[in-house]
Amino acid sequence: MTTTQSSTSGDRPSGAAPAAHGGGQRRAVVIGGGLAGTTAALALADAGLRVTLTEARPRLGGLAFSFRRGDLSVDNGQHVFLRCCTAYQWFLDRIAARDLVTVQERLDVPVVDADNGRLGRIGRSALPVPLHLAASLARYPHLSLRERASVGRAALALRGLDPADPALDGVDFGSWLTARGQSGRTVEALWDLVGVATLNATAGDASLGLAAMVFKTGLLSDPAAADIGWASAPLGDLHDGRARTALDAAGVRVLLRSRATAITADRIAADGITAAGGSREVTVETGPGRAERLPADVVVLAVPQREAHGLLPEGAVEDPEKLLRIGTAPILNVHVIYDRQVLDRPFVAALGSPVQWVFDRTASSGLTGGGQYVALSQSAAQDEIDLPVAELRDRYLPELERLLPAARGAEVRDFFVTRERTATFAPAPGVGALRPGPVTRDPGLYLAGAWTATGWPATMESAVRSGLQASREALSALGLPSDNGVLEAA
Ligand SMILES: Cc1cc2nc3c(=O)[nH]c(=O)nc-3n(C[C@H](O)[C@H](O)[C@H](O)COP(=O)(O)OP(=O)(O)OC[C@H]3O[C@@H](n4cnc5c(N)ncnc54)[C@H](O)[C@@H]3O)c2cc1C
Repeated sequence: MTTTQSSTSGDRPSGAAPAAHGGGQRRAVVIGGGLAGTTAALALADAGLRVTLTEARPRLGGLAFSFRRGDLSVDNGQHVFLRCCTAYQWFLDRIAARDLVTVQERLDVPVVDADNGRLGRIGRSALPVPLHLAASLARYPHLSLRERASVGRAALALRGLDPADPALDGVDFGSWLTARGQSGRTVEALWDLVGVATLNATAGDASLGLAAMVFKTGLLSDPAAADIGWASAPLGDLHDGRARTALDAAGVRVLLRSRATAITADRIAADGITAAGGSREVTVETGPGRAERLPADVVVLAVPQREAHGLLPEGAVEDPEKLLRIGTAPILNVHVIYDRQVLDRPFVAALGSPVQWVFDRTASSGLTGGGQYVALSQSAAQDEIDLPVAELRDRYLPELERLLPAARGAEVRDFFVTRERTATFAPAPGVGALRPGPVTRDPGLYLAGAWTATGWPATMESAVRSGLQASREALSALGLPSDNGVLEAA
């Protein structure tokens, strides 16, 4: 292996950044070009550091990406966000990508019961919380009167919970709902309808702390909090294309196809921890037989938990094995191209069917010629993630015909699936105690990633928050302000 020594090459005018020990700009290396790493790289560059972002794959965006299939741009999975996802929306602004997303003016989720074809809606009015949901709940046809009343009582009880209370982390949401009088049908038709999509677990498999966080923030904080947003262009146009442009403009050196293989520190104290002021070096494989060693005052490790465990220098976190105890959960996406329009709204959620949520991806994928492209987003898909395509086709096409009458008799032009086996960390009871914060015992090394301790489930919001948290800690240790204000505002 050839090893070349190189330094970063940001193109800020000299003097724009604070001086490092021994003169010159402070150097940061961010490992991982998902939303967490991209956020950290931007925040550090904005504060005047010379930043190199190194990403193993040939593109940025991490788990929220697109690929080409013939003439189509396909997202690996439907990604939605809520209006309360303030950090992700800050990120969209920072990469100048607001024009590539759509946000509903008012929460409106159509819910079809496949068993009887009945359409209900979860929506909101302009009334203050919690009355904003009252009218929609009162009319929700998929629950009995008694069940609807019980939902109101459980929502009020949820409102009184503190999601950050460690005692909630060990309790499962399903048992809590049962103890609050929620029937199996109520859980299926309401709590899991929202919870499975946001937590990537059914109520029985989810930590009450995370569930309380999602429902309190999304449904019980502000009337507009749960308005739904989604990309109206391929995810890659946002998280790779626009992000690259923003990083270039900020002077960040981006290394793609460049896997970090080691982090070393030059001043290791007797207890194995890098002494303050010591510099670090990140070794990156930039191609077959080629590597670079990147010196850094600050390293942000923004890779999934298993990879982070493999890269963390010894002693950098107290109990690194905890990272390996954070489980993962899969998401399956089923993509169907019909020869005609079968869905007459941007999305629909389903009950009484294995189908969970169906999204219209026609315009964003670039499909032309009068057909329609729908994508089924199947969260907590442990039982299906490894099924053969033919089996999934036999399962889902008839279900779509049950749900969407216009699909009956329509020709299927293409059918394919995307499988993300480790789409998110599993939000299981107890996971909160395993998620580390951004600070390690090495004062120049920080952790980021949707799986770190942000209080949020594994979402784009959590990823961006983690990148902001890590960069804020790094800047504060250098005596520099971090002035984006997003974390404080939320
Ligand atoms: C199918 C699917 C659907 C989803 N739906 C939603 C949704 O609707 N709403 C929502 O908010 N969230 C959703 N998510 C979750 C969301 O995509 C993630 O939480 C978020 O993108 C994670 O970002 P991250 O930066 O923390 O991690 P990642 O995206 O995993 O980024 C880590 C990056 O590090 C790189 N890397 C790893 N090792 C190295 C190394 N040694 N050197 C250099 N680079 C390395 C990886 O290649 C990767 O690019 C979904 C995820 C999936 C998979």
